[in-house]
Amino acid sequence: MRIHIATDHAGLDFSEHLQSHLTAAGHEVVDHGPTSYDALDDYPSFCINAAIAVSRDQRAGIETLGVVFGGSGNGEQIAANKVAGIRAALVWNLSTAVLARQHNDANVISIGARQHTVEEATSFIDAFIAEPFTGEERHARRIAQLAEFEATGVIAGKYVSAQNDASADVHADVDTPGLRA
Ligand SMILES: O=C[C@H](O)[C@H](O)[C@H](O)COP(=O)(O)O
Repeated sequence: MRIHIATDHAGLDFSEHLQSHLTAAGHEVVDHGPTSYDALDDYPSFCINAAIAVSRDQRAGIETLGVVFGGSGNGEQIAANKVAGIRAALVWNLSTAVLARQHNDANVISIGARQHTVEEATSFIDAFIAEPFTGEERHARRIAQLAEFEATGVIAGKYVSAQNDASADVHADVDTPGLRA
């Protein structure tokens, strides 16, 4: 599998370990940076580039996943989720790693490198990569709703506040119905 990875200064040591680990396991690793330590670097562009590559590869039918990590994993998850088609999950134990794939078909895992030992974080990523999406209808339905909202700003048959309509004034009355048939 092709694995796109990205981090910031907080995860650079773990990145070197992870790249060796995943390559030894037979994966094709694509590193989106950073390439050297800079305590003042910024995670958004690295993680967004990894997420764009995952989204592009998936659209091309290439088997791929993304791994982003920093001090907490929070900002890295937020950055990855800005990219269309990306479902990035913040994982903090084996259960959330497995559920991110089973229920959410997450295509990016985010990890807080400062929150875990190297062995723990590596085991979460291995579990995430190994786990398939169940494909169960209820999970597929919910994922489709997220994709629909991402593409259109609405979810057919569901109430979505007009505040979330990209064409609406952000100060619109929250009671304004956003339901569309
Ligand atoms: O959510 C963001 C990540 O955890 C960053 O890795 C973290 O904020 C970096 O913190 P600092 O700049 O204090 O090393």
